[in-house]
Amino acid sequence: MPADEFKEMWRYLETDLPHSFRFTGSKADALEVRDILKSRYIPAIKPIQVDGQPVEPPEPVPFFLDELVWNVKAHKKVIRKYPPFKDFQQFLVAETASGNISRQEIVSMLPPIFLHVRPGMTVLDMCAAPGSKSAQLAEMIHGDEDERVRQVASGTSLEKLEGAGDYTDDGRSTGLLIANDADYKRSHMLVHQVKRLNFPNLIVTQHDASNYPSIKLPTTEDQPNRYLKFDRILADVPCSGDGTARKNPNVWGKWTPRDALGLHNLQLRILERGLQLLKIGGRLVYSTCSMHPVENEAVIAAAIKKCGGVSKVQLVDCSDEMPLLKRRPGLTSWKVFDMTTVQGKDKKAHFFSSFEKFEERKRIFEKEEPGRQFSNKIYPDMFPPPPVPDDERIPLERCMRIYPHLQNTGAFFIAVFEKKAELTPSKSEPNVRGSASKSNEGETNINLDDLSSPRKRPLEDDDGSAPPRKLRAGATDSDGDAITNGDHSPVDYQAAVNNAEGDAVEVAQEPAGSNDELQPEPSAEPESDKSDAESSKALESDGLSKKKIKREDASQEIVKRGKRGGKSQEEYFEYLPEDHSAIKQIFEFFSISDRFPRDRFMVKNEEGVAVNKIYYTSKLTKSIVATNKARGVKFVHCGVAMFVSHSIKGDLKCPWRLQAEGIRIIEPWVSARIVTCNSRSTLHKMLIEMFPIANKNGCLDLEEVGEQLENPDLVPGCCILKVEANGGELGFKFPIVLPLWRHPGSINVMVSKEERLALLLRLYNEKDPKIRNHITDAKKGGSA
Ligand SMILES: C[S@@+](CC[C@H](N)C(=O)[O-])C[C@H]1O[C@@H](n2cnc3c(N)ncnc32)[C@H](O)[C@@H]1O
Repeated sequence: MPADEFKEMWRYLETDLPHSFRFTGSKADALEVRDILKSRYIPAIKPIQVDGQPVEPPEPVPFFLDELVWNVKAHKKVIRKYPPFKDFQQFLVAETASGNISRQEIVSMLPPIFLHVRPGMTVLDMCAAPGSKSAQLAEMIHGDEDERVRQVASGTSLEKLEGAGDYTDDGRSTGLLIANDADYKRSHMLVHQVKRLNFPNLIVTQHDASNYPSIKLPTTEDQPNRYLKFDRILADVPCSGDGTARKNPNVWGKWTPRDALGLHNLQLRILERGLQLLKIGGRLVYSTCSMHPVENEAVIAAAIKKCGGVSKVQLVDCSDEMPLLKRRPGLTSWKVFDMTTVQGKDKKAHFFSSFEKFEERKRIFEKEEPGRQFSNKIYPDMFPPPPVPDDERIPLERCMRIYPHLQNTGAFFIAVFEKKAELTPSKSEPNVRGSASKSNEGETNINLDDLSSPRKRPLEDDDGSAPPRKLRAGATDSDGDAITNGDHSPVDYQAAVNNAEGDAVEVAQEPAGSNDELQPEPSAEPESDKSDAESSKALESDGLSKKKIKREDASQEIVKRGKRGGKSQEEYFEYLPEDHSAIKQIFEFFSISDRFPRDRFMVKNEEGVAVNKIYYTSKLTKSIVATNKARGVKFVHCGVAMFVSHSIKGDLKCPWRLQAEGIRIIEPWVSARIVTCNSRSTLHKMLIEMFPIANKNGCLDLEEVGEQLENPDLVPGCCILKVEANGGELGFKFPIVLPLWRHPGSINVMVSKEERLALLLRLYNEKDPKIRNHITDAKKGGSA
C-alpha cells in the first residue's frame, strides 16, 4: 500500500466505526419495515441541525441491493439528545427484538453475498457463532417461500410459479443450513440467534470445523454409503481480529504478530476440510476480519496447494460482483512478522520474506543471543508461494481486501473458491489427525467414536494446545508468551516493514494495556426455553392454573445441566410417528390440510413423548438428524416450536396451541379456527390489552372479532388471528397471523411483550408511555 494511502487508512482506524444494520427476514417483510424507516423516521431526522449544521441522517449503503443495509454516522450524543433520533432508536430496538432488523458490521455482511446461495441449496457455515452470517444464509435459503406456500395452498400449481431455486416441497424451500461452532457456549449463542428466524431448514452442530464429520445420507438400494456434500460453504474462521480495531479499540493494546502465527494452521485445516466437503461446482467463501497475510493469502495459497493445485480448486474472480464495493486485490508478496523478547523484555520486531531467511536468522540468534526466541509456529507455507509456471500459478490477486478508508468500514478479507474436481489428498495432510482416513474420492472419513473420546480431544493442535477460544479477541499467544505489541504509529510500522530482512527493529513502549475482552459478546448463557414460560403465564392470565406437567421438557433440563457443567450435553431429537395421537388431534382440531406433512414433527426428550412441545423440521433436516444422531454427530439445535400443550382446568377439545414461532409455516394449510380482523381499532385493543379481553357482551367491543366469537363451534382453545395483507381499512402491507386463545367469555392474543411492542410501534406508531409501560410492566397474569 502506498505510504499516503497507508496514512489515510490509519486515520480511519483511529476513528469510531459508524453503526450499521440490516433489514432481515423474508424479502417482503424486510422491504415493509425498511419503508417504515424511510417514510416515518428519516423525514423527521433530516431537519435536525447541530451547531447550525445539518446532521447526517441514517443512509442506505450503496453496494447492497434494495436499500436493505443502513449506516448511522451521527454521534451517540446527538442520537440521545434529539427526539426524532430517539424515536428512531426505539424503532431499531423494537424491530431488532422482533427479528426484523439485525445490527451487524457492514463488512461482516459481505461473505454470504459472495456465496450466491439460492433456495434449495445445502449450505455449511463452519464457524458460525454468534450467527449473524448464518442468519443471512438462512434468509437466502428460505427465499420467498412464504409467498409461494400461500399461493400453492390456495390452489396455484407449483409449476406456474417461476423463480430461481428449489421450492418443490409444496412451495417450501428444500434447502438446508448447517451452522456449526466448536465452542459450547458460543454454539448456544448461535442457537439463540438462529432460533429467532423460525427456520425449519436449519441444524446447529458443535464440532471442530477442521475435523467436521462427514454427514451420512439415508441409504438407497444402489448407494448404501452416501455422504452430504455442500453446494455452498462459509469458512468465516477464527482470526486475530485486527480489522475490528475501530469497533474494538482494545485490539490496539492486545494485538501481537503471534496471534496470526498461532492461528494460521487452524485456519488452513478448516479451509481444507471445507474444500473437501464442497460439491464439485460448489462455492466456498473464506473470510477473516484480519488484514494479516499469514491469516489470509498464505492460508489460501497453502490450501490450494494441499488440495492438488488450481486444477482442483480455483479462486473466483469477483471483480464484476458488487461493482460499487471498493476493494483492493489480494497480496502476492508479503513478509512474515514476529516479535521477540528476552525474558519478557527488550522487544524487537523481525520481518522475513522467506522461510530460509527466517531459519538463517534463527540460527544466528541461537548462537549469539540464546535467550531471544522466535515463535515456534513459523512454517514455510506462511510465506508467499514461490514462482511457478503460469498454468500452476495461484491468482492471489483475486482475493478481496476491504480496508477501513475505502468506504468507512472495518477491515475484512474475502476469498471465493470454486471446486473444479475431486481433491488430491496431499501426502502430509495436516488437517487430518488421529484416526481420520482418506476415501478414494478425497473424502476424509472421521471415526466419530474417536472424536467423542475424552482422551482424544479433537480440538487439540499438534502441540496439544487447544485452538483459541477467544476469537477476534486477540487470541492469546499460543506460545504462552505475554508480549503485546506497542503503540505502533504508521511510521514505526512502516519503518519496521521497510527494514532490512529479519533485522530487529525496536518497537515503541507498549501503552498500559487493558485486559478487557476485545469484543463484547452477547450473553453466553445457554438458551433457555422462554416461550414455555410465556405460555404458562398466558394461561395463568385466564385464571386457569397450569396443571403440573409430570415431566419437564428434557431439553430444558439438559440446558441447565449444560450451564452448570459448561460442557456439551446430549440433546434429544425424537420424531413422532405420523399417526401419533397428538398429531391426529391437532390436525383435526385445526382442520390442517393433508398436504401438510405429518411425519416431520419432533419432540426433545429421550423417550419421544409428546408432553410439552412439538417441533417441526424440514424433510432433509429430519433425514440428516435421524441418520446421524447415533453416529456421534453433535446436534445442538434444530426445529421450530409449533405446538405447545396445556393442561388447564376445564375440558378442552384440544389442549395443544399453535406457537407464535411456527404459526406462519402452518397457517396457509389451516382451515378451521381462524378469526379474522379487519379493523384498526379492534386490533389495537387486542394488542394493548395484556389480560383476557371480553367479547362484545363484556366490557370491550371487539366488533367483527366479537361476532365471530359468538359462533358456538368456536369452542375454547387456540385460534389463529389473521389480518390479511392490505386487508380492509387496515392498509397494513404485512400479513399478520398470531395465536389467539379463546376462553369461554373472552380472548387473548398470545405473543411476547417484545413482539407486542414492536407490532404497536410498527403498525400504529404507538409511543404512548402509559401503554408501553402497561405492557412492559405486566407481571404474571399478562399474556406476554
Ligand atoms: C469469526 S468468528 C465467526 C463469526 C460468525 N461467522 C458470525 O458472522 O457471526 C469465529 C468462530 O469460530 C469458532 N471456532 C474457533 N475454532 C473453531 C474450530 N476449530 N471449529 C469451528 N469453529 C471454531 C469460534 O468459536 C467463533 O465463534
